[in-house]
Amino acid sequence: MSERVIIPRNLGFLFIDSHPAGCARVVNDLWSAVVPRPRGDGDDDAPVALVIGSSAGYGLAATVAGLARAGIRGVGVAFEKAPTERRSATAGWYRTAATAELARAAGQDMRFLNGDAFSDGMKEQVGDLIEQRFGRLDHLIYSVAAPRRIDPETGVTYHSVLKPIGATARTRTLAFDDDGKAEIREAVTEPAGEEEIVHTVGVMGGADWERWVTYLAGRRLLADGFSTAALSYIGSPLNAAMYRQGTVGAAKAHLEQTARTLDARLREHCGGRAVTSVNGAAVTQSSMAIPGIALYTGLLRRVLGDGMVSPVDQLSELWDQLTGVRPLQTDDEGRVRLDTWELTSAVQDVIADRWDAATTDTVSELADLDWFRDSVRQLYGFSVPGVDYSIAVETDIPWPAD
Ligand SMILES: NC(=O)c1ccc[n+]([C@@H]2O[C@H](COP(=O)([O-])OP(=O)(O)OC[C@H]3O[C@@H](n4cnc5c(N)ncnc54)[C@H](O)[C@@H]3O)[C@@H](O)[C@H]2O)c1
Repeated sequence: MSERVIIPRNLGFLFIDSHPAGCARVVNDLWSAVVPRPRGDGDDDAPVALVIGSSAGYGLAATVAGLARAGIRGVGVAFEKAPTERRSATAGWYRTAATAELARAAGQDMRFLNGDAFSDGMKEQVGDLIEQRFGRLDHLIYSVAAPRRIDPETGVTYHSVLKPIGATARTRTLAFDDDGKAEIREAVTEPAGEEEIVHTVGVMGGADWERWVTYLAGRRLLADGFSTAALSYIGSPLNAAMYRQGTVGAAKAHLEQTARTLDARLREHCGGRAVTSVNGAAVTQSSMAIPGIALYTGLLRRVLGDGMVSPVDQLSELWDQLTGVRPLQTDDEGRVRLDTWELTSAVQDVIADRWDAATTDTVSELADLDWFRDSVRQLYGFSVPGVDYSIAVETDIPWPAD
């Protein structure tokens, strides 16, 4: 037992500890926000899904929306740290425990594995679990965001970088001083070298997704009509230099190319499909590392308010398309577009004006900083409405077992 009051301590957007009760509440709230699909008589055979990156951001939204709306069972994979004597577990650990609890209460057989999805060992473990417990796989959602990947084939470690390609990028960024006051700064990022581009594609491109699908197909675990989606982002001209035109954009282009290759193979193999799902900007642990995204999302929220489509709502739509409630709708490049609400010219024109106009003095009017601050803190389970932070809580919560 290890009960204590948890005080939020942070370095910029990174928090040292996370709050178990706050993280659990976040997951409960996500689940409640999903509109369940009415189930008919023929729904006994629940779809079997694998979500890779299931503990945070879009992968968590995929897992919760999958459970609460599409009625999935299956496996979630994430890479999280256990609690220690001195530190809480990572937030994704607690969110996974809460997700497992909700799935259990709803009578859905959802297993969670903690470890490196890039390794062949994890692929074997998941393959065994699917084979023994579920017999087949209907859907795979790939939502990993990671700083490095060891290629199991070659042993090479790839490190991803967030850099522009071809020219130095200057971007406006949002930071908070020690008193929590917002400041607008400028970040200057030198362009990536060739090797850095190759490395970033090695981590965030489609190689591992393809390896998963190839491995599971090789074990004959893919059901007829199997479908898979990997998450992607296009974004706005305002963040293009650091994102879509940068190293991560090169990785996303590779991911989208991989989708086209996999799609052709799966159609042949099992009448299946592979797509990328392009989603809107969201405050997540990974997106906060991208220079300029904090300011961009704060402006987006002020302009759209509740019109900003939440990750669970986007993923509910994706599940509807993957499970055939609605036909799979792709753009000319084979991508499911769940980001259209972000990219209308009406929204982008206002954000562009505000982006240029924002100064340290005006940013709190132009951007929704309260929402932004709360969203960042909620990634770690803090500032969640309804949670009493003065109460000591158990931090030593086990990873969900069978
Ligand atoms: N955040 C956004 O604004 C946004 C928008 C559109 C698309 N996306 C895409 O969504 C995907 C997920 O990003 P996110 O922002 O939700 O990230 P996130 O940081 O919130 O979540 C990353 C997930 O990956 C898992 N993970 C990391 N390394 C792993 C490993 N080696 N093995 C197993 N699991 C691992 C983590 O445990 C976590 O569950 C990415 O492809 C990203 O480009 C994000």
